[in-house]
Amino acid sequence: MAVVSMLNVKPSPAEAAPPVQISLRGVRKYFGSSGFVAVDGIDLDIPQGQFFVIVGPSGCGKTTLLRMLAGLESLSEGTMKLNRTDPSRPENSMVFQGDSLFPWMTVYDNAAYGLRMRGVSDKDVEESVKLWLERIGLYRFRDRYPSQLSGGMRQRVSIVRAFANDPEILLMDEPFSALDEQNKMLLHEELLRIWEATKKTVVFITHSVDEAVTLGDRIMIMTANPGREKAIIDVPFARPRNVLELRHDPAYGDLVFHIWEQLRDEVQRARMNAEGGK
Ligand SMILES: Nc1ncnc2c1ncn2[C@@H]1O[C@H](COP(=O)(O)OP(=O)(O)OP(=O)(O)O)[C@@H](O)[C@H]1O
Repeated sequence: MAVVSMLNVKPSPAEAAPPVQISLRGVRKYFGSSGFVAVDGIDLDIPQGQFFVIVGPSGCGKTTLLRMLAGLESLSEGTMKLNRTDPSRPENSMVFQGDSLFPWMTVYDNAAYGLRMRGVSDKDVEESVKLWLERIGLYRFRDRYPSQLSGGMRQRVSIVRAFANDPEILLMDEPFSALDEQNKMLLHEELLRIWEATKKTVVFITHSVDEAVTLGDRIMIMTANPGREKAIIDVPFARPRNVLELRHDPAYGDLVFHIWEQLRDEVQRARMNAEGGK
């Protein structure tokens, strides 16, 4: 399929049915007394159940945007609406880059943490944590401590913790960036598999165009600072996805190339900003 026709794929009205879960209008973020603009006027609707990926150069405001979605950072301007479908569930859970597990807790206790914090009964905690640890192949490691696990296993526990908490929205900030290529690929497969089982709304940040195309339904490319929307791209590949087969598809390479072409200018601009000062 030619890249141009591929990128112009429009969802049919039936496919466009899911309600909007996250709606941003004119979202801006300034920092400090100088009013440094980190995020500049983002308008965005993310439907319920969509795997939405944000790619952009270093310092373009990706994490700031995610932190605003998580309620960890206020908006300087604009509006953000998160449409809840089930107020009994947590609004969001975050998975961060690198280690975010409690080192003094076992795998099981780390995975159970969110559920226990919101007062879920021991029986339901046990049921959920067991299910999720089994799904990701870590149940037999439930009594180990993070220091007794590899980096890839620790990230899998972080993912289990987020899914077990059953949030409406999953916010993921470069969760695999510290991992080697082989582990990354396995984690992509595992994340796709467990995401398919829940179809949660995900906002996922990455520097990697490959990762964005492998995982995402829709990708927002951001400009170098100040962070604005440069393009939004629909990823046309069917689900469930097989990571290896997908990467063999020539259309995959075409799409990666198309996105990288747009991103390259921004990465260069970010580099010039960093080298020359702003
Ligand atoms: N609390 C803060 N105070 C001042 N400036 C900040 C603060 N948080 C972020 N910034 C600045 O805002 C800009 C965007 O930062 P942010 O971390 O959101 O970028 P990013 O795209 O996630 O970067 P990276 O990809 O390198 O993680 C950067 O220039 C950063 O230095």
